Amino acid sequence: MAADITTDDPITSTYRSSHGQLQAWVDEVAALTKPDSITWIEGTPDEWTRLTDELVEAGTFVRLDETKKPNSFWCASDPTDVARVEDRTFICSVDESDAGPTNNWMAPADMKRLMTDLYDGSMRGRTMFVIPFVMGHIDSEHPMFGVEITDSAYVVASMTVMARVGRQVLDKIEATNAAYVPALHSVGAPLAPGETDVPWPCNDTKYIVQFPEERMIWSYGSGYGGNALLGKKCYSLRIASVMGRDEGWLAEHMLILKLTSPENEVKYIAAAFPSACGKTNLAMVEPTIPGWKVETLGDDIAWMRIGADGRLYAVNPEFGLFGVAPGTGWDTNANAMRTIAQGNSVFTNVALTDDGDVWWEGMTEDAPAHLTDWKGRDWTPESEELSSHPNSRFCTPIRQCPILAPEYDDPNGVPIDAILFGGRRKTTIPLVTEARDWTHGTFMGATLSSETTAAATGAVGVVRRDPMAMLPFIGYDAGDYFSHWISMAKNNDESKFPKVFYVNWFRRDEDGGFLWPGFGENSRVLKYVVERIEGKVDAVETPIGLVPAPGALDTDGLDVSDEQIAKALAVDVDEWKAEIPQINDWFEKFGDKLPAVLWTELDGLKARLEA
Ligand SMILES: Nc1nc2c(ncn2[C@@H]2O[C@H](COP(=O)(O)OP(=O)(O)OP(=O)(O)O)[C@@H](O)[C@H]2O)c(=O)[nH]1
Ligand SMILES: O=C([O-])CC(=O)C(=O)O
Ligand SMILES: [Mn+2]
Repeated sequence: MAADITTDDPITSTYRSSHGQLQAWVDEVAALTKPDSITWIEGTPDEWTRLTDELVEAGTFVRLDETKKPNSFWCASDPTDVARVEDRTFICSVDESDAGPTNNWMAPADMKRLMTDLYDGSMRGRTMFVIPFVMGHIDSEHPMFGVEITDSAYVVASMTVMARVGRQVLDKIEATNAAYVPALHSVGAPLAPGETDVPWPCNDTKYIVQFPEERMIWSYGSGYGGNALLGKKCYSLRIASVMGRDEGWLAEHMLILKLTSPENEVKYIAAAFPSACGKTNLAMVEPTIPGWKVETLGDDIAWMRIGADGRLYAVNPEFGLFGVAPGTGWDTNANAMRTIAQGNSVFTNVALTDDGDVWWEGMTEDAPAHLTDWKGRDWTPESEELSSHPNSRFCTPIRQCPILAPEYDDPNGVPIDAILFGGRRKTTIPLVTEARDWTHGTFMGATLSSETTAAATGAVGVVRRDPMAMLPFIGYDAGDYFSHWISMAKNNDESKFPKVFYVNWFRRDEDGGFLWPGFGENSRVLKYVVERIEGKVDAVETPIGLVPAPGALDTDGLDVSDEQIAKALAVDVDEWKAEIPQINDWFEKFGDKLPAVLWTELDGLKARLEA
């Protein structure tokens, strides 16, 4: 019983949980995976020190210089285990049709048989860690518990940063006999007696599996963030999206920010951009326009529920940032630099400087004269390869963000005034377009497209549909997911719902340069969004939606020609006509599951483009 153990004692294999079902699951997993020992994670600073010391000893971590990045670590993964593996990710619903046309599927019994074989003895020679965690606030009305079992100390350290973990959570699970999401992870690299370990154990065979009806996760073979930190994408998006469908709320791949105008009016904005398309950057943006202030609430995931007043309230279920390192610098995202400067962070697949700090492309204009690259080799500015993997990441506590909004910790969240959808498109998509209403906004989200990035394995730079930036994260049939979005407004008072906008920071000119300077200048678009909500500026109807009337977008002091801004904002009818057959093909994938109102939206768009 938890009460019998003082916080000074590490919880070890001798611990028996009073939560019978949890203890039975831990016993069952241990019997299958056959670890050398079991450690229950407490979430204390002492435990962090013990774990990270062990990771240094094992050669997985390199401790960074205390004066530069206190209590922080450099880590290099196996070069084959650097990103999410979408082709190895499965939604194992009972009925195949419930996984829909965008997910891989296998029958739950078949998948369990296959993975049970893989897990058999997979933790031999290792410690099995039991991590009690809660996504969102522990004091929220319905705390969202999980327990991750893993044989990776790297995963434990990272989960300790990314989620609220440990004894306090376990105590509450036990005291309330709470339901929790069981999340099983193994790197799939058992050690024979006397065999020496490698710094980054993993397996060529990988499975990232969600069982939506059972609210259960099984992951095997990878140690990388999105595949292995199971509270993040697997729970807070794939499993939570199914819970949201069943219970009438939304689990989304969205940042949450607070925007305060010079008149002290506060607005909350959520924004869905695909992986490595700018959420962390916008969440921490330093406005270039005088008097406007941004504060951060979340950079990756938003859970949105209808509040008592009928408005949509968002919480960030996470506790840390798992941000893309390359491109993060003092010029682009100074607040992220300030956050990591406080230390307590893990840096994976970036370069190590000779004086015990980290570096990556885009951190500073000039590269250091010598580095150790992410593959452990000597690197100089003359080297042919990048010093850091394009999907290298910093893992850092969100509480260290100097512009964290205090409401971040409010279990009830904040009322969202606007939702932005955005992607990486070289052409076609204007800087900002406003939806006429929620249904049109859902159409914008459902047809969102973006170039693929290094956040997932596979080709980079290929345009694909990425609905609501959730393509890899919808835990059920995406057609049903669109219906769920439509029904959110139908079942509630749409007049209280956020306005929806579609943005694109990544449109290019003929020479391939970005038309819009992005980063801090994106605050101009945020200001426009707020002024549209308040009816202070005008917009013009176009076939695709409302765009800023001349002068409505504040370009004061912006060092960009009017011609270039016009190109960034332009609605090119021919480009849009070329988009129509692609949207048509996309929608046809969903058959009867596509809500009819989305076909109506497409017909309307077609007709307006032809007019
Ligand atoms: N050109 C341009 N690049 C941007 C802008 N905002 C972000 N980026 C770049 O896009 C990359 C990814 O940005 P992030 O903010 O980390 O992406 P994210 O959406 O949080 O990604 P995930 O953590 O993978 O979900 C970085 O290399 C940024 O430098 C922008 O406004 N303009
Ligand atoms: O899940 C990850 O590893 C990182 C992430 O935010 C994404 O890919 O969208
Ligand atoms: Mn993400």
